[in-house]
Amino acid sequence: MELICDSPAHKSVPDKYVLPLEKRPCSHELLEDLSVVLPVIDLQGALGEGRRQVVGEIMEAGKEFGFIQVVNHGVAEDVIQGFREVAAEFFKMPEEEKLRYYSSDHTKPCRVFSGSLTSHNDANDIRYWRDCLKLRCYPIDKMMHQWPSHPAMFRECLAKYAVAVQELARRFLQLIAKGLGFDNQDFFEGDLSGGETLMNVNYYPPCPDPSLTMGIRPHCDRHLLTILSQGDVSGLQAKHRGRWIRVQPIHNAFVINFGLQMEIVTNGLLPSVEHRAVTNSAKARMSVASLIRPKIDCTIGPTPTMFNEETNPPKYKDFTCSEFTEAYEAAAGNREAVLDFFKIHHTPS
Ligand SMILES: O=C(O)CCC(=O)C(=O)O
Ligand SMILES: [Fe+2]
Repeated sequence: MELICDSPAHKSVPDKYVLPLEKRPCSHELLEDLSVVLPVIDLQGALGEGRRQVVGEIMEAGKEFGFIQVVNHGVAEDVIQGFREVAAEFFKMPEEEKLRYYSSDHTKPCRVFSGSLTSHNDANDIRYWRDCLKLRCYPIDKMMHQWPSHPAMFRECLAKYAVAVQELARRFLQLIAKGLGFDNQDFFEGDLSGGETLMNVNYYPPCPDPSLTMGIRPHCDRHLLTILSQGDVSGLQAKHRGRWIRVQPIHNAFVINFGLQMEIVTNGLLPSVEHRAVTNSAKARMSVASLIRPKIDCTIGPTPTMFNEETNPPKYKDFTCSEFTEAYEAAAGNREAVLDFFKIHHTPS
């Protein structure tokens, strides 16, 4: 049993990671030029008189791309780099230290898994070039004792990072609430964003031939909001008008994207957009995704101010967060199939 990062350097891609032609990175058009660039928004202005303008920029970019990069976001550089360093050290530890956390049980609060260890034993045995440490990371007092105790600074650095990212999420959701015209700027606080925050620490070792593999399959995040530190190595691509665009790495920036539940809450206004991560032959890449989630027993559905029975009827019915999880699993994460579970089919009158 070994993770991809622990296997001897590969000279070629082992057969089990070679994707069927239609699933390879080049199978859909990648926009090579920079004619479409994901907007980079400076959050500094949101603290003062520029707030209205920043809100406008976020809404415009959010509706168009479902993805935004933010800089001057208030999370200190040493907090980001501190956690990134200790997380990278985690993947460099001896194999047995990491494999202590290996589990295929999704309910575990802290687990390691890998494309190398997934096995479906059937013709669809598709493997991705990724090792992952998945954690429940917020609220920290409840979660901290379950995090890896090594490297020695892991818990301390993660605690600082998790608190700072949660605060960024809170501030960002206030801007979204304003952009949606809600009276209550804390609209998302409590039920809608108060579930346990999950974190994917994705580690993509160098891959000898990135054209044959994928680090993470095309997917939409399912929760409310994702706050991603993608680091300095490129790899993230987002779907835009049927084509893939590269999300350019910006040092210390965060990429923020909407989950399917945000799309539903806003009755389709803020879309959850498909994205994927390709591999890289020269460098290992590590991304850290914090997934802001509703409380498990919370009811989700289009917010009444987001629809109008006559001109813009609700697209989805209400459901609980746990019903959503069941539907997501039944639909194997397929965007349209998940949304279909909750779609209201209006008949023309
Ligand atoms: O590695 C990346 O940039 C993307 C990670 C991602 O999409 C996820 O963890 O959900
Ligand atoms: Fe994702």
